[in-house]
Amino acid sequence: MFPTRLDSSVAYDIARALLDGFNRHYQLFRTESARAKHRFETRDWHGQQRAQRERIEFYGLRVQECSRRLEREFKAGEQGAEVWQQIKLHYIGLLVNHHQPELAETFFNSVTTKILHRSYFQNDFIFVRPAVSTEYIENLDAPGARYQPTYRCYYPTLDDVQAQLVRMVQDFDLRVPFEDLERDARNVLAVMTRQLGEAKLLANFQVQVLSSLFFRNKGCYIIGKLINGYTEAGFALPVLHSKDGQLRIDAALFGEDDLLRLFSFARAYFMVDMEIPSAYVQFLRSMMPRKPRNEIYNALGLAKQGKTLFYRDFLHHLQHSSDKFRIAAGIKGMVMLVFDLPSYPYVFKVIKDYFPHQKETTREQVMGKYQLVKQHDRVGRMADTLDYGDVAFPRDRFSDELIAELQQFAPSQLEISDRDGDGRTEVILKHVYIERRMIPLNMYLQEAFDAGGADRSNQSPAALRARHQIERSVIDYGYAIKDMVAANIFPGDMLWKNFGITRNNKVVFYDYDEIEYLTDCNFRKVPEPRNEEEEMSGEVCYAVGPRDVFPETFAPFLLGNPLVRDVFMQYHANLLDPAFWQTQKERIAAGYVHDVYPYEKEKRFTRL
Ligand SMILES: Nc1ncnc2c1ncn2[C@@H]1O[C@H](COP(=O)(O)OP(=O)(O)OP(=O)(O)O)[C@@H](O)[C@H]1O
Repeated sequence: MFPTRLDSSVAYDIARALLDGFNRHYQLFRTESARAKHRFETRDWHGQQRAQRERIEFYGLRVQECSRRLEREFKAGEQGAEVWQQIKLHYIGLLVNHHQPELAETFFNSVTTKILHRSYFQNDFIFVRPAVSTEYIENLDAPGARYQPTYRCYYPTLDDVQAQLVRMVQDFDLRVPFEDLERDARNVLAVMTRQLGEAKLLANFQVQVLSSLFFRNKGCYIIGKLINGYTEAGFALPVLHSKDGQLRIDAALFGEDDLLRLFSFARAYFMVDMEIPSAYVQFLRSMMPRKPRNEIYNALGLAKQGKTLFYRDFLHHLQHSSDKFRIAAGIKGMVMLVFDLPSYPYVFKVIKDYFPHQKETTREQVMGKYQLVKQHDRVGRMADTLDYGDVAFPRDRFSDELIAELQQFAPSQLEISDRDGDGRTEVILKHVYIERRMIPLNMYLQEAFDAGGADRSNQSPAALRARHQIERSVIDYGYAIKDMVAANIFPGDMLWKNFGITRNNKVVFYDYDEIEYLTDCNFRKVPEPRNEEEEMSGEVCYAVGPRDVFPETFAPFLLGNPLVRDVFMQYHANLLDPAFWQTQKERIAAGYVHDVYPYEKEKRFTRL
């Protein structure tokens, strides 16, 4: 019921306290993100990684802090529905000129759902969809603050593009000198000229760049777009430290594919100092129109907003589709029960209630591994997951086979009821991970085998294409493992079925229950059999510690197919050598922070 009068004496104070709670959160989040520049300038790589990890926890801490304050000062949980209606209206009023209204609404939802009982809050008190617009917010009115537009514009002419590029980079005021900025600008210009092709420079020719730099690991990125007539091309310029401690632009990445790779769900979140995050999202979305907004918020470190938007998109999709959830294609997991909705590009994973004996793990340990991946640098090789508690799906959208599977393997996670009393039965899952759907690598390879790809005598175009598919994915599979290794991750279970192929044909890992830090593993050679009996037995006749890994034993599980074996051995034979793993482990233990290039090595200027 809409209140016609705001007559509660406490409602405004509660709304104000809620907004204070959010403002404090965003200020801390922003300060931590802004410090990334200094960490980059001073090459504090460990600090950067620590900050990336710790920032993820900020949100939950602030929600807890704020809900405690509301309980303590206002007994918020005991306030009636009419008061909560008024709190929400006051809150909306307070957001009218706010610069992060969408995030503040999400914060409101997080705090109120914590305070109020689920059946009580229902949809009346939370923001099911945004109430305050994020369009055209400008940073004009911060008293005393330096006006910082979301993006800056440069208008080069035919004669001064290079000079304008130099000025554009200098405007970021990085406190470390460039090795040779003129040279870098020339390199960028060469790529830009190729990008423009034969096109004439038109009246509106301009370069727009986001005012804040994007930081992640050892890299810093200038993000912008080139506009000429009706054509727009997004670009990213990675800036790195060179060996002698000066800066250089390492590449010029143009076009949606390169940007999608940079902003991939399989990478850590960026640190960006943003006053108006929705304007950043809008700008980035114009460069990558196919990327869902939730993933852009995630990439900017605003994961809770990403989660909210994902859920809204998902509910919208459910309203506008009619297909049924089903058990996901591929080999079923021993730990995870995985299902999907064919029309929707994500999978849903539920931890099973019990595991076969070879999986010596628990629900808590599995959740711990997923959390580890969330906080770790995912180096483009590990899919990000969103986890949700108490998710309700319409029962009539589930296949009976899937319901039977859930009842058999995850009964503790399942409730089938009409919880909200609206006459519709729901499937309510206590805890679900959601991640991007990929093609499981075993299926991808099988498809290529079926097309004759592994038969070298078959020269038909279809077989040649399939052969290329096999070669490319086996090579990238090895590089995926090596990238994870460089980031201190031992995947544990390296079978093909635990990797997927993305839209960009990249191999990405998604099975985290056996993941370990490389530095915690012990890489060993298989001991020689001590006598003939041991040699003939085919059994493991040596003591194996819990963290012992024998890389030589990977081959029989992976390399049954002769073509796969040949390609793998040509590129990645060292993955079967304990010395390779041991050396990597020692490097990491000695404090080395690996370089991650979220773009093809061929694009690097140093290779030109
Ligand atoms: N992101 C994804 N995209 C597509 N299919 C997926 C995805 N994640 C999982 N699957 C499918 O579900 C299966 C089981 O998933 P997953 O490997 O995560 O479970 P698990 O129980 O940990 O497996 P294992 O038994 O190897 O430990 C995979 O083999 C694959 O077929």
